[in-house]
Amino acid sequence: MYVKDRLRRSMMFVPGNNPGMIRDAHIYGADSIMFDLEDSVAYTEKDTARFLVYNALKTLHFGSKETVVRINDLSSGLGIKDLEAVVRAGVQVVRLPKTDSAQDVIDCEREIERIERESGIPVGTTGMMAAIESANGVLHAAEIAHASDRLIGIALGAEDYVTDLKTTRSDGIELLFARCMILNAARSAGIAALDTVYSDVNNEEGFIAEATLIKKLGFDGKSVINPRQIEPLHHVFMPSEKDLNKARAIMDAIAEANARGSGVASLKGKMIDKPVVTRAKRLLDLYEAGSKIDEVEEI
Ligand SMILES: CC(C)(COP(=O)(O)OP(=O)(O)OC[C@H]1O[C@@H](n2cnc3c(N)ncnc32)[C@H](O)[C@@H]1OP(=O)(O)O)[C@@H](O)C(=O)NCCC(=O)NCCSC(=O)C[C@@](O)(CC(=O)O)C(=O)O
Ligand SMILES: [Mg+2]
Repeated sequence: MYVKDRLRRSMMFVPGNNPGMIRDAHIYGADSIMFDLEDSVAYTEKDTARFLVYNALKTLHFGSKETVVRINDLSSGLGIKDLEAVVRAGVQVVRLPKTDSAQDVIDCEREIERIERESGIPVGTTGMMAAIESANGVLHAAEIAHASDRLIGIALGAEDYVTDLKTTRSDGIELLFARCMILNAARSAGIAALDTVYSDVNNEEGFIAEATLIKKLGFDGKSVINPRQIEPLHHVFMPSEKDLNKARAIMDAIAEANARGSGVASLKGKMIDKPVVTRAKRLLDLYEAGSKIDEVEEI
């Protein structure tokens, strides 16, 4: 069963036709493991990958990790076979690639529901996420985000997106519009906003700069393609001691004000009202959730 709202700082792509990577994927500490049946798998390897991922889901134990499978799109002729395998194997979340419209999500959900019924799995067990990877998809981001109750989030697929825009990836300016559209669409639907991969795994500085930018924009997390990207990403998402202390002081100040019958407090001359408290609480909640998971990883 999927969880709608959980920590998804890092979602690691794992090529579905690589048994070694599949076997070890859960040990690196990513919040979600995203087995790939789509673009990291050559056409001749598609059946092998589906078979391996099916067996991995059935037989391996992933602990607290979320399991996600990126299927091939339904129009490819492979997507339905992928769904048949991974829904029956009990994947938590299906990632639909190259989502251009709400109809793509609705079509995928219909197939998931059929498979759940046919295999005796309670309807609604399988979650979905939609990756937006084209100009058309970005323009339909809000409809996509609202297309199904099963959606846990929407994500950007930047490599395909910049190709569609007839540009290349540079300092991130080329992705700003798509990121803002996706973020706003996700928030309007109350679901997660998830950023794309950073392809140069040896450029840690560039990766951290991108992770810092997407966190500032408001994203919940990011796809990664290599275990070396997980720790720096979690570090970016970890609030500083200063931010934590400030959030705690805000919570104390508002509790004191509430006790006096006031909804507004003052902290070092700054007004503390509802939105400030909501942000402070979110920061503390995310810190707690992240610390719990990372602590378990370290044991
Ligand atoms: C990048 C590289 C070749 C580097 O190789 P390297 O050899 O330099 O790796 P090393 O660091 O030396 O590996 C050290 C140890 O980690 C193990 N290890 C490495 N990676 C692992 C991993 N992912 N999972 C588990 N294990 C892993 C490895 O097996 C080794 O284990 P061991 O031998 O035991 O020591 C490799 O990582 C890799 O193949 N990554 C996955 C690529 C992938 O999935 N692409 C598709 C998704 S993107 C896309 O489709 C675009 C998109 O759609 C995206 C969107 O939608 O956002 C869009 O449009 O933008
Ligand atoms: Mg792609």
